[in-house]
Amino acid sequence: MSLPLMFEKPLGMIDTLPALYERTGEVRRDIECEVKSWGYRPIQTPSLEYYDTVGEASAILDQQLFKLMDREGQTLVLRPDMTAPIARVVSSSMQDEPLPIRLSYCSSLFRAQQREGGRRSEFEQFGVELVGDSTINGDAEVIALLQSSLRASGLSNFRLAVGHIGFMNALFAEIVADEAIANELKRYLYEKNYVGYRQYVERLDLTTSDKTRLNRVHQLRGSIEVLNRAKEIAHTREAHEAIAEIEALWKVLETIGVSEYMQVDLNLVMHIDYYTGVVFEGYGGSLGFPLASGGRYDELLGKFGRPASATGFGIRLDRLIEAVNHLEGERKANPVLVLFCKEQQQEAMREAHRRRKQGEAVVLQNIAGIPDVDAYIKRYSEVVSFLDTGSRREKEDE
Ligand SMILES: N[C@@H](Cc1c[nH]c[nH+]1)C(=O)O
Repeated sequence: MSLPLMFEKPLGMIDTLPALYERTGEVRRDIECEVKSWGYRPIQTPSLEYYDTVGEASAILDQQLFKLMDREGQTLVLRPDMTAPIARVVSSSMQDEPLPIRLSYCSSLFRAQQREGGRRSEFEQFGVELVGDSTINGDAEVIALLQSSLRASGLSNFRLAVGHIGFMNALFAEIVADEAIANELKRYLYEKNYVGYRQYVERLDLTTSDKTRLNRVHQLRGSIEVLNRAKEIAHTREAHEAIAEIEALWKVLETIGVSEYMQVDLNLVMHIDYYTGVVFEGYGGSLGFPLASGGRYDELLGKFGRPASATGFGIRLDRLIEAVNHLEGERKANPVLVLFCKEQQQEAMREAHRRRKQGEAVVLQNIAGIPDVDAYIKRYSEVVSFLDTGSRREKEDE
């Protein structure tokens, strides 16, 4: 049944009803608290940015941008990402702060969807950026922080996959040496369309052994041992440097005790193309798509005039909540209902106040304002009534 026009919303826009809104707030606060304890300071930036600066730097497909025009005729975009706005701030208002700088955010992002299919065009992302630390400990820190943030949100069943943009780039440059073809191969990997990838490889004008090497990238997923296979497939210095970085990262993750949730995935290709090094994705529960992703982007800050290495992650709160709820069901009890008639308003207010002070959520409602009492009270965990009419009380007092 199609809805009348007045109830329709633009593609990918959704309403958040009270239960989900409340749950999102709880998860957001749990993660905020965790991230703050690691020394990350929260920051907010505007929803609108210039297309020519932040819009471009966000490195997202042009057709995914929501564009509009300001009064001077400048093209603006609704921010599709927070990493580029933060690079702008670190290079301008915070330019005198010494590096490394640790920042966090929780913001709505906007990415236009081309077709129906339940994909959101606006979603809330919680993220961190560690700017100015080029060491492998920087990569390890954000991965460890992603893990502890997911755990703080109540998600216990998750896995993180780590790859390296430099490895795939080096492998494709070595074998196909054609940027358009390399981009097409990356697109298949990004979409996780492995059948399409194989069919595309089959059609390429390459030797059988090179086709086999391209197809073997699917074997580069699993425990740290897959790095040995990767060394056999790719032969250039760049590829081997990328592998060495993952090995070094793994050692640090083992030392700090967070490697148990990790997996290597050298097929990882991101849809944002500012990444330059270690990249990762987080999966949780039975969700078929990543709920978090991030990685190193050492060239982005330079575009804003303050060259610096950087790494960070973003968690999609909507997906995280889906994963947590799947696993743990509804946690939160409904509020208590304190019902009153006008003669007992005072007593009811006192009871509501007392319970609220103890941390309970209480709805205080005059029974005369409810059209269907039986239907209404079903939503509450407990109903406390103050419905003695004055006449009855007078009788009792006699
Ligand atoms: N901005 C990235 C996540 C990220 C933060 N820092 C690095 N990467 C995204 O929206 O997917």
